[in-house]
Amino acid sequence: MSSSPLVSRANMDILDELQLIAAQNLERLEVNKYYEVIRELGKGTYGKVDLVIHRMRGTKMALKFLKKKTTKLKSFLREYSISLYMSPCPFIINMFGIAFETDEYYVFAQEYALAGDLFDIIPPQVGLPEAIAKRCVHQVAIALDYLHCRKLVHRDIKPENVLIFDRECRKVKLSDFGMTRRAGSPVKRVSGTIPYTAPELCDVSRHEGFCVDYSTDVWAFGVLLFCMLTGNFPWEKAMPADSFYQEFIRWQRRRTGAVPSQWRRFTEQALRMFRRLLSVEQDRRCSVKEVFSYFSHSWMLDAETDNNNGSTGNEELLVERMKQQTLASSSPTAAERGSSGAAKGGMKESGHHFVSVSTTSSVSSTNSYDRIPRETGSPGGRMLVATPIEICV
Ligand SMILES: Nc1ncnc2c1ncn2[C@@H]1O[C@H](COP(=O)(O)OP(=O)(O)OP(=O)(O)O)[C@@H](O)[C@H]1O
Repeated sequence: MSSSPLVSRANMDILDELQLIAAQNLERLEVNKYYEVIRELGKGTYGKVDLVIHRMRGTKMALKFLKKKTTKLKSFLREYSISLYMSPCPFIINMFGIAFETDEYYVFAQEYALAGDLFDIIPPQVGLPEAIAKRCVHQVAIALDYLHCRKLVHRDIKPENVLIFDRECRKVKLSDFGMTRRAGSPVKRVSGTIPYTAPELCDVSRHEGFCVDYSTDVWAFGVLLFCMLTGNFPWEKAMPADSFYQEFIRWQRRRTGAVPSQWRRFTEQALRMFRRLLSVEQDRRCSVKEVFSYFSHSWMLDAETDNNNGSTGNEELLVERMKQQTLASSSPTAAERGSSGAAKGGMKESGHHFVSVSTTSSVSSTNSYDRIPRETGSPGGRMLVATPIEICV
């Protein structure tokens, strides 16, 4: 991919333009007048997502409500504009081009993902069948590559942000662009650490600045793959104090030939893929599109030899065709990623946005992958619970 400044200028202009237009057209509406609220789909410190029916059109939609108390208009406009800008990708949640405000909330409308999110279908301590996981991973990888090709970094890759339309993952879409920033943008670390957080971010102390980089998405994507295939987190935090992580980096850095116990279920090819995605050294981490070259191999040692188990060749072909149609010719190489990540040319942004780091994930003492009921919080143990955190950007 060309790293010409003209490309990033073009991206910058259209996103800025979208935000300005959205700001100019932001109407004040009464939700009940135009929408019938069916039920709540998700909730957090950010606000909530409701399933609604458009009264005039009869269309089902998901309305995302962001509390004005904790969300600046600028943050809302950025999330809305980026979501809109990314929505042509078939593996990114679609938008209706509707944004408005009420007394209490900023609101925008998305297509409704009728089977919820990926977290709901990962069986704890078991994981998804390889064929289903691969099908899902394939679509998420295309979405992430689409984003990276447009010089944006998602920064919140996790199963809760992968929306699904059926439980076999024939159609999945990446969502939640609340944390998304341009690669190279200076940001400050104020958030907590979750299992998906890359080690270089775990090292950054609170309020310390760093540059947004594609490689942190690649790391989170690697952790997501592990979670999907095993139903466990690989570690609680990618920090040396975490024994699961410690064991992993000793193997990763070839200090030991012994594959850590929870990684022994993977084939050699899958381990090679994880080594590339989860390279501890940020500049040695591969680009997300490198996973495409691993799909023809088996990933699980005990899996059926037939990789298409649970899917059909036609579906794989369809994904392939969509990939060809939607992707730019290439995504950044490791070197390009390194240089753009280091570039200080990104727009300096101000403002803040409240998010919950992990509203629903938990890690038990065996790293098992459980869901805490959204409303009730954590009963204890090594649980990750909703943490309202001010992210300075
Ligand atoms: N379009 C949609 N269709 C169906 N469910 C949705 C949709 N959008 C969101 N949800 C549900 O609501 C949850 C929260 O949505 P979203 O991730 O956009 O909010 P958020 O505040 O940014 O969350 P977080 O802080 O955890 O990243 C999702 O995990 C999903 O379960």
